[in-house]
Amino acid sequence: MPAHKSVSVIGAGAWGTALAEVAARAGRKVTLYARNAEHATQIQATRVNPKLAGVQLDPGIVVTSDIATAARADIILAVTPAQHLRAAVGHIASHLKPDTPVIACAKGIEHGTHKFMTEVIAEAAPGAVPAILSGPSFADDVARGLPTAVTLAARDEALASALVQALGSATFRPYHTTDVRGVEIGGAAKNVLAIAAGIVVGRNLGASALAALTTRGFSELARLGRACGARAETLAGLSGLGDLLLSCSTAQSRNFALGVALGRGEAAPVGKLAEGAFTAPVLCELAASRKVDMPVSNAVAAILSNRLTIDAAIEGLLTRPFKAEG
Ligand SMILES: NC(=O)C1=CN([C@@H]2O[C@H](COP(=O)(O)OP(=O)(O)OC[C@H]3O[C@@H](n4cnc5c(N)ncnc54)[C@H](OP(=O)(O)O)[C@@H]3O)[C@@H](O)[C@H]2O)C=CC1
Ligand SMILES: O=C(CO)COP(=O)(O)O
Repeated sequence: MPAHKSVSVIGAGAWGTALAEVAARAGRKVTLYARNAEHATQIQATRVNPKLAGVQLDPGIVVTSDIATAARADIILAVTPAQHLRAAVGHIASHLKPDTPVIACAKGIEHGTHKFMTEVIAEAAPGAVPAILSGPSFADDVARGLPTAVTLAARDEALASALVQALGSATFRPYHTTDVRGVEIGGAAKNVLAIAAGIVVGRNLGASALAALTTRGFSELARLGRACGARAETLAGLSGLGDLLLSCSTAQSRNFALGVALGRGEAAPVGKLAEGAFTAPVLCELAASRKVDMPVSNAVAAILSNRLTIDAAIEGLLTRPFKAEG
């Protein structure tokens, strides 16, 4: 396994900036790529990214808008919104060294193609080795050095383990696995379910309803996971159940906050990326194509596309036929 001395982060948003800090803390030489040259110059000079206010960048992190410079790293972290991943990875692909690990840190499924994040990387950068990092971790918590644990998956176990060694530290603990599909399904589905959880809270349906929604949400996440070949222990691990619990429990989650606003009949928060809103329709299409029942996710997709009112969606879920738990 080659030494992983340097890391480049593609996408200078909240999560990309937090992960640049993670890599710097782990002792890597870090480059943070911002596609906008003015933003790159500003962050490089001020050491603060307005997308992650209050966090002072590690002095060793170099911020650039030069893609060829960013590509000269031993590990690439791809940290754009899921629907932008193909363009971002395609942009860097021709500059990469052969077999460079490209770790997807976005949570979602591509519109139109129904492709998962590592599949998008494999197509956009055929010479790279795709991997995925996902789990319960808010950018702000991670950047502040609060303790966090996530899952990092690559098909080759030795590579997954080496990537964990390269990025892990006392406060950021990745666990490795080869169950790539399990990790990417958990991260994508939990955002949709977090919107539903937020709606429950915004509508004042009570703590019991929130626990029921979260549990039944996990049930459908796991059903889809199993249908796509994911392992049960991954679905019940950090990137599945762990992230679902986090995102369904606090308005620190942008997806949950969107749900709360919808539940209260208020406008969606402005300028906050809620991936679940983009993932909902494609998750439901994927589930339908696999004949997997996902009633909560279907309700979220229908509410977001104005096909169903919130009250009608709640009534529809509560009047489904009684059945065995599973
Ligand atoms: N924030 C969090 O706590 C966590 C987020 N994630 C996931 O990480 C992903 C990104 O989220 P987050 O960082 O919060 O989002 P932000 O909205 O904070 O930032 C997204 C960044 O991606 C950049 N970007 C978009 N397209 C491209 C491109 N083609 N090339 C390079 N850069 C691009 C944007 O650049 P520009 O400013 O120029 O538009 C922006 O800086 C999402 O999938 C999210 O679910 C995962 C775990 C935690
Ligand atoms: O993925 C996250 C936490 O694990 C971030 O959640 P939000 O995107 O909902 O803020």
